[in-house]
Amino acid sequence: MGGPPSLYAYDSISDLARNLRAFVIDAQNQSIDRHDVFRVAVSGGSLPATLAKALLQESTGARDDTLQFSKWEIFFADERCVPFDHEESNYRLVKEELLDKIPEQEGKPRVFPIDTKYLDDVAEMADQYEQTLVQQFASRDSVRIPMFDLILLGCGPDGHTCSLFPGSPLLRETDAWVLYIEDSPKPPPKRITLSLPVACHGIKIGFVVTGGGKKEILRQIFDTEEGHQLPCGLVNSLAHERVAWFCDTAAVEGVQFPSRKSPL
Ligand SMILES: O=C1O[C@H](COP(=O)(O)O)[C@@H](O)[C@H](O)[C@H]1O
Repeated sequence: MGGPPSLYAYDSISDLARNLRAFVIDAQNQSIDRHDVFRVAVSGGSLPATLAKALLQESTGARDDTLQFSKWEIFFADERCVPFDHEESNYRLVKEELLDKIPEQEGKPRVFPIDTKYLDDVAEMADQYEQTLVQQFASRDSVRIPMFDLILLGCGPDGHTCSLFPGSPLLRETDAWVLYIEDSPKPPPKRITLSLPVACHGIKIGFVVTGGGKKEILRQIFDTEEGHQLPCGLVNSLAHERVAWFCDTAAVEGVQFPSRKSPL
């Protein structure tokens, strides 16, 4: 039995971004101290824009406010099976919102996109990305399952995270690290996603959720038994206190589960 996840709620997106920045830099510094690299899995959707607000702020110069992007390895929690320049591409979002805007002096991360050149063969796309993870994690650490230093997730209005949707048989996968779906309820239909065990296997896991459109699903996830079975609820149940939710007050309106303003 682990402890409960943390739910943080802020009055403004800029407050949220400041606290998210502190959370990410703390995870970065601990990882670099531990193994000289910071392996992060990022999601698409609304997350890249908020993450960019957090990471592209001017640094105070203190160690606990300094990004070392040259030590970062960025992986993708999921991808929509579209070309990289398509408006639905999660890679495009992360690139345009964040990667292209990182100042030269902060260094360049190594980026491992989910290769969309096999657009007609999603099984091959999933296999290729699993091989990428095997090369980057298993060959170095002989691991059974990759352990990210930080996994940054979003929460859809139906409670999905990555491309793991409510009631999907993919939620029962315990073996493969990377899965594909060809009939996603949210377009585009073809997607690649980390499996639930991999999406829960982060030293830290941060959800970023904003806007009143998410308040009903957050209430279900935190306050109801059925919500605990939704993909986001399952991450809470499997990863316990390693999970922190960064929300604005609009998204947690009506949620009974206690929210705080820490860690800052
Ligand atoms: O389709 C997706 O949706 C989720 C949630 O997106 P949001 O826009 O509601 O934040 C996202 O986390 C995932 O990466 C994406 O492929």
